[in-house]
Amino acid sequence: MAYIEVSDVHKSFEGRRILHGMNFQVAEHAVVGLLGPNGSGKTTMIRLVNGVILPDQGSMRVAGWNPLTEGNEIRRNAGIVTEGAGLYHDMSALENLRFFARLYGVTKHRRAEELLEQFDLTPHKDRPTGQFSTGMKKRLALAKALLQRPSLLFLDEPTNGLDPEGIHEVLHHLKELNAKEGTTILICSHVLQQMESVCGSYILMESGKVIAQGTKESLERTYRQDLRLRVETGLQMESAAVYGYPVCREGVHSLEFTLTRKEDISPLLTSILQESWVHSAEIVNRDLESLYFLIKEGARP
Ligand SMILES: Nc1ncnc2c1ncn2[C@@H]1O[C@H](COP(=O)(O)OP(=O)(O)OP(=O)(O)O)[C@@H](O)[C@H]1O
Repeated sequence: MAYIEVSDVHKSFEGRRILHGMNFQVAEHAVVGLLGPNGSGKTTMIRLVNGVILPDQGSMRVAGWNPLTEGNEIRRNAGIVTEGAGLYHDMSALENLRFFARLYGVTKHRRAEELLEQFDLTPHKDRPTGQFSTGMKKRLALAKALLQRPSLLFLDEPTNGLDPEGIHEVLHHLKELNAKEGTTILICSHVLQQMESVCGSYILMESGKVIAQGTKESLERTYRQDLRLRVETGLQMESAAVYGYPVCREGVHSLEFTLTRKEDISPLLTSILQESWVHSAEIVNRDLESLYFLIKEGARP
C-alpha cells in the first residue's frame, strides 16, 4: 500500500480553481519529486497532505492517517521544511535545535548535537543563525525538521537561493538521510534538473493537475519518441541522412543524429569510426527537463 495516497483532490481559493483532480501515490522509503512550474499548486498540495488546509473534494491518506481529520498526528510525525525556515536568528544553531527539541518533546540526549554533526554544522554551532549563509540555514532547517526522527519529510523548494555548492550539499544530505534511515521524502521543486540526482521517481504537475508520474526510465519508455545523439567528429555530412539516420550539423565538428532506439548508437559510431575520428558522443534530450516539456506538449503514451 502507498505511504501517501492522493485521490481526486480539488482545491479552490476565493473561487479560483488551483488543484483539479490531483491523483498520485508515494511508496514508503521513496524519494519523490513533485515537480512543476511556479504557481502550479505544489505548495498547496503539501499543505493539503499535512492537513493545514482542507480540500474541496477528494481523499488522502498519509502514513496511515487522514489529513482531513488527523492533521495533528501527521504534523507531529512528519518533518516539514518550507521557505521560511522558522529559526530564531538571535539564537545560535545549537540553541535553536535545543529549543525546538524541548518544544517537540524530544527526549533523546544530545539529539541536537547529533544533527549538527550530521549536517556539518558543528563548527558553527555557537554562532547566531542570523549570520548563517542561506545554505547553512537550509541545512539547519533540515536538522530542525529531523529532530523527532520523522519517517516522512516534506520539502518545499529546498534548493531555492542556494549556489551550486549549497545545492550539492543539501541534496547530498537528503540522499544520505534516505539511504541510512529510509526516510520517505517528498520534494517540491520547479528546478527539474537539480532533482535528478536525488529523486527515484517524479510526479509531474501542470496547472493543478498531475500530467505524468513514474521513474525517469518508465517516463522515458512511455513518452520519448526518439533520442538525439550529438557526436563530436570530423565526419563530413553530405546529405540530411548519414548511414540511414537523420542528421543535422550543430557546429564545425558537431553532428546531431536522430535515433529511434539506444541500440542504434553502437552501429552508428562504428560506421563513423571507419571514416573519421570521434571525440565524444552524448544524448542531448535525455534530461528530465526535456522529458517534462515533451509530456507537457501533449506526448501521448
Ligand atoms: N491562501 C491562498 N489564497 C489565495 N490564493 C492562493 C493561496 N495559496 C495559494 N494560492 C494561489 O494558488 C496558486 C498555486 O500556488 P502554490 O503556492 O501552491 O504554487 P507552487 O506550485 O507551489 O508555486 P511556487 O513554485 O511558486 O512555489 C497560485 O496562483 C497562488 O497565488
